[in-house]
Amino acid sequence: MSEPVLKLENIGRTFSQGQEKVLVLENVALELHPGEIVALLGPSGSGKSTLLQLAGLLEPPTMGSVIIDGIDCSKARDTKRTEVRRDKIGFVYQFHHLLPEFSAVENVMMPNLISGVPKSKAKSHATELLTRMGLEHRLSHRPAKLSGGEQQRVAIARALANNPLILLADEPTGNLDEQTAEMVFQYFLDVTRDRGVAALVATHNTELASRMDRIVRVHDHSLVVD
Ligand SMILES: Nc1ncnc2c1ncn2[C@@H]1O[C@H](COP(=O)(O)OP(=O)(O)OP(=O)(O)O)[C@@H](O)[C@H]1O
Repeated sequence: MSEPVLKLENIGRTFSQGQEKVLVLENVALELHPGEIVALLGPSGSGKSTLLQLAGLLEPPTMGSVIIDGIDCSKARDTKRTEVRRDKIGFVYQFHHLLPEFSAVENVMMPNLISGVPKSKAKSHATELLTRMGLEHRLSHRPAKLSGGEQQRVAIARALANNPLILLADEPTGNLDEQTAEMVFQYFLDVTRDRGVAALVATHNTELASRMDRIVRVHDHSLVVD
């Protein structure tokens, strides 16, 4: 079997609340292989978002190791963690977080421009991604002129701009009505499968979860496999 693109080795996270320590995650182990799409389920407050933040190197675990594409990021310097995050990980959230003063294509170009890709190349790449998301007629629209489903599809295209190995998605369709959520989720599945990107998707929607390759659940601070 291929090497995992993401490996969580017994990671845990506690938060300090005044004098108290609040345990959220403990001994979480997970391997995500190239192209694998995994649903992350668990009740509200169980730690799904916290787990995605640890996996995405947005905060360090209080124990254990996060290994991305063979690199042990727990022991890496901040600059290395930032580089791994930029080059290997894409994020999609429940709310799109697009930059309001920029058009759809400019939003999707942004990660490439920050990485030093020439403007013309970034533009053609962003156009290709938005076209793949069914948005070729919305390239120059600003976020406020797009529907909720279109905004989320732009956010997915932006998350793919740097050709990540891993997509981390936190309730990517949680803010959409059922029909729009279905359409956006199908785009999400198709584009991640096309590109062989591995994805870990936190969701409360068991129907969407059942269409992913497998399901893991946060239970009692740890992960159980369905
Ligand atoms: N920075 C923080 N400081 C203190 N506690 C925190 C912090 N971040 C998260 N928590 C706590 O960690 C627990 C897990 O939160 P998290 O947002 O990861 O849950 P979740 O499963 O994503 O919930 P939901 O499905 O409602 O989004 C919660 O009890 C939350 O209050």
